[in-house]
Amino acid sequence: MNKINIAIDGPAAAGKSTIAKRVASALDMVYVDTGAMYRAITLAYLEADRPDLNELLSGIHIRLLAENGQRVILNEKDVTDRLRENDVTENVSFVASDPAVRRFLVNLQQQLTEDKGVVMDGRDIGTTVIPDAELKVYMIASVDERAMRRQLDNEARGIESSVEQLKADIAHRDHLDMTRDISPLTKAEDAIEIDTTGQTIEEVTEEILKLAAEKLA
Ligand SMILES: Nc1ncnc2c1ncn2[C@@H]1O[C@H](COP(=O)(O)OP(=O)(O)O)[C@@H](O)[C@H]1O
Ligand SMILES: Nc1ccn([C@@H]2O[C@H](COP(=O)(O)OP(=O)(O)O)[C@@H](O)[C@H]2O)c(=O)n1
Repeated sequence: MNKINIAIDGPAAAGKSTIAKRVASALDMVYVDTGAMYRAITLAYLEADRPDLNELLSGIHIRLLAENGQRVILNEKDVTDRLRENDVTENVSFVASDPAVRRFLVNLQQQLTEDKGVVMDGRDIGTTVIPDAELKVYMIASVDERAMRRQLDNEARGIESSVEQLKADIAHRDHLDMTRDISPLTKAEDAIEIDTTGQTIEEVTEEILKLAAEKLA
């Protein structure tokens, strides 16, 4: 098989985007971070002072650029860095639980995967967006390690946080994502679970590249 799709799902800060980006680059595939798309709609929602989500969607145009991983263009403005700030993170699970928002983005995401050659990460990629993906990974890590990693991310980005607060926020967001009505975060039956706790980025990347090589053979 010369072209495959790879779906990577899992809870917050498990390492999905970091690994997906590296795998895509090593295999010359397209990397798509779907969390950033839900964050973009959340930013538009906050900037418009929490309007009706259905109405908001009719005025939203999202474009992804494959530059430095992925840049997100929301209505012709590059909002990539803004999407990681606390107000967006605090509201994204609410916005992502809305049926119209999910329909809108799943449709966009499925268009991106039609020609294969995509590494896509999120919460419902293996279960809903690409149920026929050739390789599905469900990535996890302990909540302590995830909070510590996110704290380092935030420090590098100049975003204020504390490890204790992050631990509580991450656990709360996971709970919302796992218990929502429409395509909740769950491991697809045919997904391979990888626990990245205590592993290096290189080790996890290698493991997935090996699994991909088997599918590409
Ligand atoms: N083994 C590992 N796998 C993936 N990421 C790791 C690993 N060890 C440390 N990290 C760090 O953890 C963070 C994971 O964040 P990210 O990739 O955004 O996760 P997610 O996309 O699951 O929210 C990054 O800062 C990354 O450098
Ligand atoms: N496929 C996806 C991706 C993200 N999301 C939502 O978007 C939020 C942000 O995703 P993200 O991947 O950017 O989050 P982090 O793990 O990077 O903090 C998640 O907490 C989910 O609520 C989703 O519902 N479905």
